Amino acid sequence: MRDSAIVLTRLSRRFGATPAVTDVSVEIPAGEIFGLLGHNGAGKTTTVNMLTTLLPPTSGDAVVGGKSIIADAAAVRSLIGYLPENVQFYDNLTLVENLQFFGRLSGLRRPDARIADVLRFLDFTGHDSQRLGTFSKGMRQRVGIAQAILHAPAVLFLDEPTSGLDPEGVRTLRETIVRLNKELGLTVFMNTHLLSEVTRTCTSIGILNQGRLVHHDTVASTLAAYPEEQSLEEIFFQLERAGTP
Ligand SMILES: Nc1ncnc2c1ncn2[C@@H]1O[C@H](COP(=O)(O)OP(=O)(O)OP(=O)(O)O)[C@@H](O)[C@H]1O
Repeated sequence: MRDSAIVLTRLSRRFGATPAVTDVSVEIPAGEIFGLLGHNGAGKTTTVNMLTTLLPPTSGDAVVGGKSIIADAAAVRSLIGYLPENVQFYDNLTLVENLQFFGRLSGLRRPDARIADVLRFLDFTGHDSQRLGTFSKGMRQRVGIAQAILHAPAVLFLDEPTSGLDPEGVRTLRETIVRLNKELGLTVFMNTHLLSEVTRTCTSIGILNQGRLVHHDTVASTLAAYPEEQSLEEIFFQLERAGTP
C-alpha cells in the first residue's frame, strides 16, 4: 500500500455567499498523476490555491506530503512545486538569470548546479543565454516547470498546464509531465478541463461539479466501468449530471 501524498478532508471554501468548493474529501497515493476535471467555475483553481497554501480554507483541511496546509503551511510550501495558469517571467533576462532569481526566492544557496541539472532534464540545452521574451508559449511553460521543480519538491501542482499551447507544445508538455512522474518520482496534481489530457497523461481522476467532487477513480477503472460509453467525455457528462445537486 503506497503512502498518501495528498489527503483532502471535507475541504471547503466560500467567497461570501458563494460556495466555490464544498466538502471535498479524497486521498491521492504517492506516485499518481491525478487530474482534477471540471468546467469553468467548478472550483479547480480554488482547490489548488488551497492545497498550495495561497488561499485558506473556510473549513476542512488537507495534508500534503504529511503536513497540514493549515497547521504547517510553511512545511507544505517547501515540499511542493506549483505552475500557475499564467506564470510570469522577466522577459529581458535570460533563461538562466530567470531561474537564478526563482532559485534564490526558494532559498537555494547555490542554485547553479541544480539549474544545470533541471535544464538538462527538461532538454533546454543551448538555450541558457536566450532571453525569455523570445521563447514560445510551450517553452515558457517548460521554464515554468523548471522553476517549480528547482527545489526538488515531492509534489507538483499544475493549473491547466497545456492551455493555449499548439499541438506540438501540448505533446511535449505531456511527455515532460509523465517523465517528471516516472523518472523523478513526483506526484502530480493537475487541473484541466480537457478530457483528452486525463486519458493521455493521468493515472487517476477526480471530477468537480459546482464545487463538489462527483467522481474519483483510476482512469482505467473509470473507462472499464462505462464499457458502453464511447469516450471519457460522455462519461464525464453522465457523471456530472448524476452529481448535480
Ligand atoms: N476571489 C474570488 N472571489 C469571489 N469568487 C470567486 C473568487 N475566486 C473564485 N470565485 C468563484 O468560485 C467559483 C470557483 O472558481 P474557480 O476559479 O475555482 O473555478 P475553476 O474550476 O478553476 O474555473 P476556471 O476553469 O474558469 O479557472 C466560481 O463561482 C468563481 O466565480
